[in-house]
Amino acid sequence: MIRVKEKDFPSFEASADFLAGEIVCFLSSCGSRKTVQKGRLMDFTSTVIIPLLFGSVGIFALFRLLQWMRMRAYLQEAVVVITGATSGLGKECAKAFHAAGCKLVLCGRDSEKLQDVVQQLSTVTNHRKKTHKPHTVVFDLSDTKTVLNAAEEILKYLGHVDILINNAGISFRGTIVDTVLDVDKKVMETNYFGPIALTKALLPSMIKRRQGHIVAISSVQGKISIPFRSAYAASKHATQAFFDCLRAEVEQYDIDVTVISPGYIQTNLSRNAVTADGSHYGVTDKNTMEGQTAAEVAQVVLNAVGQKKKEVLVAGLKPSLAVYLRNLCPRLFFSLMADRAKKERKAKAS
Ligand SMILES: NC(=O)C1=CN([C@@H]2O[C@H](COP(=O)(O)OP(=O)(O)OC[C@H]3O[C@@H](n4cnc5c(N)ncnc54)[C@H](OP(=O)(O)O)[C@@H]3O)[C@@H](O)[C@H]2O)C=CC1
Ligand SMILES: CCCCCCCCCCCCCCCC(=O)OCC(=O)COP(=O)(O)O
Repeated sequence: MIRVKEKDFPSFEASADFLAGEIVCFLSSCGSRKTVQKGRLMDFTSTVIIPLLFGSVGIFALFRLLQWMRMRAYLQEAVVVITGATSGLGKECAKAFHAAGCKLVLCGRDSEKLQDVVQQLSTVTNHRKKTHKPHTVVFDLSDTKTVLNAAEEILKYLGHVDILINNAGISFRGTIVDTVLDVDKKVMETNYFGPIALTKALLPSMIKRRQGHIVAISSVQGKISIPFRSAYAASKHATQAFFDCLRAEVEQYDIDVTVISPGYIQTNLSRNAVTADGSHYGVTDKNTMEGQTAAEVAQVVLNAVGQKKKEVLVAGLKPSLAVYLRNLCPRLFFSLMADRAKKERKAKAS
């Protein structure tokens, strides 16, 4: 029989003391390990992370500065043709590119309105930049012959074009069933055939110089189609397609192509829109009034050109989401557009 003596077992107090000692020992070793780790982390932060962070910010700032300087150099003295320069986005582009030191050729249908813009630009003084008095060329984009003559005139007087901004355009309001074909043609002539005729007329000289930049002011409606805008949306989809093809074809000649797709802008576009029978709509829509300012969008155009961007969508959340929805979930998009058509019809009827 094995006899267990009482002293073989430590007393409760002794065990507790021992345990407490072990815990203190463990905690203090943990504490000192933590202190060491903390020290190492601080060393790592001060010797690696902070210099890396400052270095990256510095490199980024330098990169942006170089980009900005390159953009300024690119725009200074550049010959820039802007169509639709009498109003809205075109007029604001004229102000932005004039301030950047470009030699402008302002185009429009109305000579007096063009002279007004020239007059307004002449009152802008920029002490840090040499600015130039713009030239003006009067022609109607829906008349191909006048477009070709205008291109000839521009090349004759200025020798070459560095940047062509195809901005002019008209919009449309109406149901497809009621719209006479001449109205569809008028919108296509102004928004599509006119700009591509001008582009084609100036392109050979750009190819010869292996230098040039062509900008198309399209629209969100070049990517999505909304009810009662058939002719307009079709003309902008055609614009998007044409200039995407052009971009691919002229890259080998170092010619850049930028497509800008704005959402609503506070301009006269809605007021000047044509309707199903060809008459003027004459109303500034709520969406237009609540849009971006033309000056804001003109700055986006200037930066996009300066940075030689290939395309820019400049729109609010809803139109931007609508573009993604159209591509990712077309059935839902189509059903939303059908609802929109019903609602608009109802609102018009009441
Ligand atoms: N406003 C908006 O919500 C949006 C506009 N856009 C696009 O922006 C561009 C500029 O339009 P915006 O400034 O808004 O509208 P505006 O109506 O204010 O300006 C249109 C310009 O186009 C010119 N134009 C119209 N028809 C012709 C023609 N047949 N030949 C020559 N020039 C012509 C007008 O000149 P004239 O003085 O002779 O009439 C005017 O200078 C358009 O391409 C438009 O589709 C894109 C998205 C949204
Ligand atoms: C998951 C949530 C998705 C939410 C998507 C909602 C879709 C709502 C539809 C929005 C339609 C936006 C249309 C924008 C049109 C536009 O910006 O056009 C610009 C123009 O060219 C204006 O010309 P207009 O003559 O039409 O004034």
